[in-house]
Amino acid sequence: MIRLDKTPVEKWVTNTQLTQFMSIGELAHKQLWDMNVHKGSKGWLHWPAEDHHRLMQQMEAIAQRFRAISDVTVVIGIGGSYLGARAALSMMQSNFASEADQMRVLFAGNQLSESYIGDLLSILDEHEVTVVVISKSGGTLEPSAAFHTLRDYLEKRYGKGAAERICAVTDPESGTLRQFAGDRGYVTLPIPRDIGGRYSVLTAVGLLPMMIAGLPVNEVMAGAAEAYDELRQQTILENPAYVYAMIRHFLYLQGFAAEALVTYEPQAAHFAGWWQQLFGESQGKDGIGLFPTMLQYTTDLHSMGQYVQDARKMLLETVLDVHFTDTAHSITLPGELDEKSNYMSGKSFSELQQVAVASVIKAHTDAGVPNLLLHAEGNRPRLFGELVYFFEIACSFGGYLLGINGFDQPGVEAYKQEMRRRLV
Ligand SMILES: O=P(O)(O)OC[C@H]1O[C@](O)(CO)[C@@H](O)[C@@H]1O
Repeated sequence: MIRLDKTPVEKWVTNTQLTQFMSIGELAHKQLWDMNVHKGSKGWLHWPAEDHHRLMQQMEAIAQRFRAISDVTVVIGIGGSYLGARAALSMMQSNFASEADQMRVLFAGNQLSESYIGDLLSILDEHEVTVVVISKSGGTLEPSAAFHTLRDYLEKRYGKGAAERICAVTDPESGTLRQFAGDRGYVTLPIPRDIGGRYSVLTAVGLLPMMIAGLPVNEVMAGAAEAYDELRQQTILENPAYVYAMIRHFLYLQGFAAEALVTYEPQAAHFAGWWQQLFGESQGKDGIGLFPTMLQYTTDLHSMGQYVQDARKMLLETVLDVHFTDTAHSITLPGELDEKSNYMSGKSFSELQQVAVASVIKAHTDAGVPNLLLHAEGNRPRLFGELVYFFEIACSFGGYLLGINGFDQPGVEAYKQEMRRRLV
C-alpha cells in the first residue's frame, strides 16, 4: 500500500492550488489513458492487467534450465535493460544473502570498466555459467561489448554447448541482437515494441532475472495489478501518483531544480536508481525538467545533510519510507548503554528510523527544503510491483503536465554519435 502524506509540503503547495490546477490535471489524465496519444509507447499502461501466462511459462522454462545447468547467470544490460532487475534483486533479497544466492545473478554490460569485466572473467571458471543478454535496440555499445566478450568465453569453454547457455531478450523482430541470436540458435524472449526500456521492468527484462534469482514474480505482478486497479479509478485529487506528480510539477514551476528520492532502507537504494532513469530520461528534455537524484539516509545525512540543510535552496526531497512486512526482524537495543547513549535504551531500530524520518523532514522543511512523504508498506515482491507502476503512472502523467513527450530520449544520441565517430 502506498500513501502520500503531503503535510510537509503544504507551505509550498496548498490544497487550493491543487484544486485550481484540476483542469490541467484532467487533461493530463485524458492524454495518459488515451492510447492514441503517444501511440506505440504505452504498452506498459495496461500491461499489469493483461494475460502473460505464455510469457511466464517460457520464462519459467528458461529460468529452471539455467538454474539446473549453472550456478551463476550473468545478466548483461544497461539503463532500462539493467536498473529494474538490479532494483528488484536488491529489494527482495537479504542485505546479506548467502554466498550461493549472491552469486546466482551477476550484472555486466552496465559500464566500460576493464577492471570489472576482468574480475568477472577471473571468477567465472570456478562456476557453471549462463548468460542473459538484454537490449531492446540490440546495438547498445556497453552491453554489446560485454556480451561478445562473455559469448567468446562461453564458446571457448563449452564449445557448441555455449548456445544453450545464452538467452537474448530483445526486440521481437529486428535489431542486430535478434538476428545474431537467430543465427546462433539462442533461446529468445521479446521486449514488446510499445514498451520503452525504462518502462520495461515488468516484462522479461526484469522478470527473467528475478525468476533466475528465485524471486516470486507472480507476486510482483500482483502488486502491479493492484496499483493498476487503484490508480486507474481514483479521481485526480485522490490519486496519490497524480498528486505526487502535480506537487513536484508545482515545485518545479516555483524554481526548484532538483528532486532527491530519499530512502532509508539500503534495500530500496537501487530502486532509487531505477526511478532516476525513469524521470531523468522521461522529463529531462527541451531545456526543462527537475534533475532527479537520490539520497540514502541516514548514511548520506553525514555527508550531504549539510548541503541539503544549508546550501542554495534548489532541492526538493521525496521521502520513500518503505516498510517491509515480510522481513520479520525486531531488534531492540539493550537496556543499558553508555552514559551518552542511554536515551536510546530499549528502543528498536525501526523506532529510531521513524524518529529520524520525522526529525529530518522537520529540520529540512524549516530550512526551506520542500519534503513529500510517501509511505509504502507491504511484502517486498508485491510492494516492488506496486511501486514500479505507481512511479510509471506519476512520471508519464507528469510528462503530460510538462507538455513534453515522456517516452523518447533523443538527448542520449549526441555522445553516442561522437563515440561512434571516434571508434569506427
Ligand atoms: O535496451 P537497450 O536498447 O540496450 O538500451 C539501453 C538503454 O540505453 C538507452 O537507450 C539510453 O542510451 C536507454 O533509454 C535504455 O534504457
